[in-house]
Amino acid sequence: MGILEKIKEIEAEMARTQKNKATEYHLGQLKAKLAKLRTELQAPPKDGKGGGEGFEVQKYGDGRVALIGFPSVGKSTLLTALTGTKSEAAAYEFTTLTCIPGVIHYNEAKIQLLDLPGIIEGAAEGKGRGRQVIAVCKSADLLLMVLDASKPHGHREILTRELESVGVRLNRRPPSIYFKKKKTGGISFSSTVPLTRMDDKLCHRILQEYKIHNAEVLFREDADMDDLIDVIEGNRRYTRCLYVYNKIDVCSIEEVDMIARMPHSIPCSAFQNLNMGGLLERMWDSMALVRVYTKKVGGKPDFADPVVLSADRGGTKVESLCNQIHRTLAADFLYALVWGTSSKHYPQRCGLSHQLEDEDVVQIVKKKVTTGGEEGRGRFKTTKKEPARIADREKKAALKT
Ligand SMILES: Nc1nc2c(ncn2[C@@H]2O[C@H](COP(=O)(O)OP(=O)(O)OP(=O)(O)O)[C@@H](O)[C@H]2O)c(=O)[nH]1
Ligand SMILES: [K+]
Ligand SMILES: [Mg+2]
Repeated sequence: MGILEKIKEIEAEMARTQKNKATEYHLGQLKAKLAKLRTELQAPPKDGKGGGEGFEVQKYGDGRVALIGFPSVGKSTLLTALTGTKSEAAAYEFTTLTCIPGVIHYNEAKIQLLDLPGIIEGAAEGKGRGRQVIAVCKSADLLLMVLDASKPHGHREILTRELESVGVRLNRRPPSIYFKKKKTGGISFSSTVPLTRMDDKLCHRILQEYKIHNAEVLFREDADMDDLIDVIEGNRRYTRCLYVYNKIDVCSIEEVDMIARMPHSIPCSAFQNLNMGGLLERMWDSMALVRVYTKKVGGKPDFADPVVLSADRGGTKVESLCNQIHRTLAADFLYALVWGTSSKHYPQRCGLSHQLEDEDVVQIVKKKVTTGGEEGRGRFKTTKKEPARIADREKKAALKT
């Protein structure tokens, strides 16, 4: 029996099984079996080919956003509207056959936007170009799920299920469960909060399915068996997603109003250029990028060319900033002077672990290098402390923009 048949069989058994306290343990075991098979299904094909022909697009810019949706919802029209890069759009389905990259310039940052072929129900199992599309989605920092506002809203659930089945979790945080495999000692199961959907026996049953006999499991929230399986599998991708309801030009004002009130949802029309600004603003907020303006001693902050940090990619600490500028900068780091919302006073002298915030101005002071020669090159110089007078000027400059 192939993996797909096995999956179908387990799904059928789960559908037959009544959900109650008595069947809970069996259900847990079935869910674990299903999760294992799905992971197996996603393993790269053994023939050595990645199967991602034309889909490997080089990462570019400060973040990556992917357009996912059914055929002909307007993904390509949207790419063209937002980036100016032309992606073929037409009234027939599957116009787009590969991954087309474009770049959005917004708030001095560069965001890569990827247009993708339409996907259909069953994409996760390899229908159409589903697998390649999903692989690209997994590499994105933000998904824009494009939906046709004039069509039934059930499409959103179908696509969410497809993504769920390949381990993509939309707008969710990883479960707060500590899990560590051990060599001996059996299974230790505990929790810091009362649990309503998990108990010792269910946890054992699921771990048994994974042939894990020694482990420490600590629930820090009232999580359920799906959460535990996600933590054991360890390959889940937690991605932010915005639901972009396109083609509102053919909807009633009441429908548009309803969409605008739903969480993570934006009504727009790529074709009529309606609410493109609103969409960009929401994208920007969702990505939570942190722009840091660096400045040299006595110089003005470089407001035109921020270093863009992301909590999802590399973090937003002073250390992340150093790493992004140069790989050896953190090692030469003495302290940083920070002006902005993250600092208590202007400037605040900070260490590598200080969390930066959007639009902070930072000056990095390096350790004195005694060997000489390379000093004073690049973005920063080795110096004495900044006089308060200059600091004050910079504070004003930093707050103005
Ligand atoms: N009325 C209306 N039509 C739109 C809008 N956006 C796109 N369209 C039309 O919808 C059709 C499909 O647009 P595409 O951009 O090709 O859609 P797609 O999602 O890229 O389609 P595939 O690549 O085939 O999956 C085209 O005829 C577009 O002109 C919109 O906002 N309003
Ligand atoms: K199309
Ligand atoms: Mg297209």
